[in-house]
Parts: sequence; structure tokens; C-alpha cells
Amino acid sequence: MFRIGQGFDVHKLTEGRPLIIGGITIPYEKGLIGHSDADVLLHTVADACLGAIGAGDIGKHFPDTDEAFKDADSAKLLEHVWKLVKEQGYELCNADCTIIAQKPKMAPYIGAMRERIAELLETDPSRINVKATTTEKLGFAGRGEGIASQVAVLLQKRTR
Ligand SMILES: Nc1ccn([C@@H]2O[C@H](COP(=O)(O)O)[C@@H](O)[C@H]2O)c(=O)n1
Ligand SMILES: C[C@@]1(CO)OP(=O)(O)OP(=O)(O)OC[C@H]1O
Repeated sequence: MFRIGQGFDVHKLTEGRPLIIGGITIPYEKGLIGHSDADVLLHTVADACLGAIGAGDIGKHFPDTDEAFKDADSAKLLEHVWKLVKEQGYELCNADCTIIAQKPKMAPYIGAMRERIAELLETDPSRINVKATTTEKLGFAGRGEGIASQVAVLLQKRTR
């Protein structure tokens, strides 16, 4: 039994915040803002996983009106989501992630993101792909106002 899920998220860039994407802190003049640490990629992975098991979205599980999630470490949120996936008896086939950002260059950090996401989803990094694209300076991402990401995951029912 296979289940597919997809996620999409956007966070605004602002001065005075660290830039955390895929669990990795990236040196940059701006960072993403949110109720949590605003790790747009880990949020998107979590949403894709929740989608695959038909369990709603991260806003449902971690409301941005709840002080408990203020400045939350998104890795902890994803760990919780992954526990729900495991409770339903699934494991990861693969995840394919796209970061949509004009700047900064993600390429130097892609390997570390891949390893961190693999660690959080208890799988081998070969099952995780992370890529990045600009929008050729078009739209909010192109103007450097925010960063978006898209993720597709495929889960399969554990046989052991
Ligand atoms: N923030 C980004 C955006 C892109 N890259 C890498 O550059 C390649 C070319 O980007 P295009 O938008 O012109 O397709 C892309 O394939 C990525 O490898 C990046 O590292 N960081
Ligand atoms: C993660 C949560 C919770 O802290 O807040 P944000 O960091 O604002 O992120 P978002 O993707 O807008 O929605 C999910 C949230 O409820």
C-alpha cells in the first residue's frame, strides 16, 4: 500500500532573524519570520507527510495561536509528525523537495539539509532529494521578499 503527499509553504524574509532551512542555519543578511523558527522546508516536509496519511496540515497540529509553538524548533514538529506516520504503519519510499529562493545560493547547504531530513525521517539520505531554483527575479521570491518550498513524499506500508 502506497500513499502520496505533497506540501507547499512560504515564509517572509526579514532582517534580524536567522535563516534556517531544512534544519540548517545558512549565513545570510535576512531570515524567515513565523510563529515558529519558520523553517519553510521542514514545514513543507511535515505537510507532505500529513497529507500522505490524510491527517490535515501543520496548522491543525501546531496552531500559530498556541504559545507552546512560539519560536518552536521545526525539527521537533517534524519529529512529531513522523511519529504519527510510523503509528499508521508507514515508512518513507522517497521525498523530493524544491526550495524556491532567489538568494542566497542553497547549493553549498543541500547535502547537509538532505542528511538532516533523512535523520528526522529515519531513512537513508539517498531517499531524500533537495533542490533549489530561483524564479528568475519574478514574483515575491524573485524580489527576495520570501522563500517558498514544495515537497512530494511517497510512503509505503511497512511489511516487517
Ligand atoms: N537559491 C538558489 C537557487 C538556485 N540554486 C542552484 O542554481 C541552479 C540554477 O537556478 P535557476 O533558477 O536558474 O534554475 C539551480 O538548479 C540550483 O542548483 C541554488 O543553489 N540556490
Ligand atoms: C509552525 C507554525 C506553528 O508554530 O507556525 P509558523 O512558523 O508561522 O508556520 P506556518 O507554516 O505559517 O504554519 C504552521 C504553524 O502553525
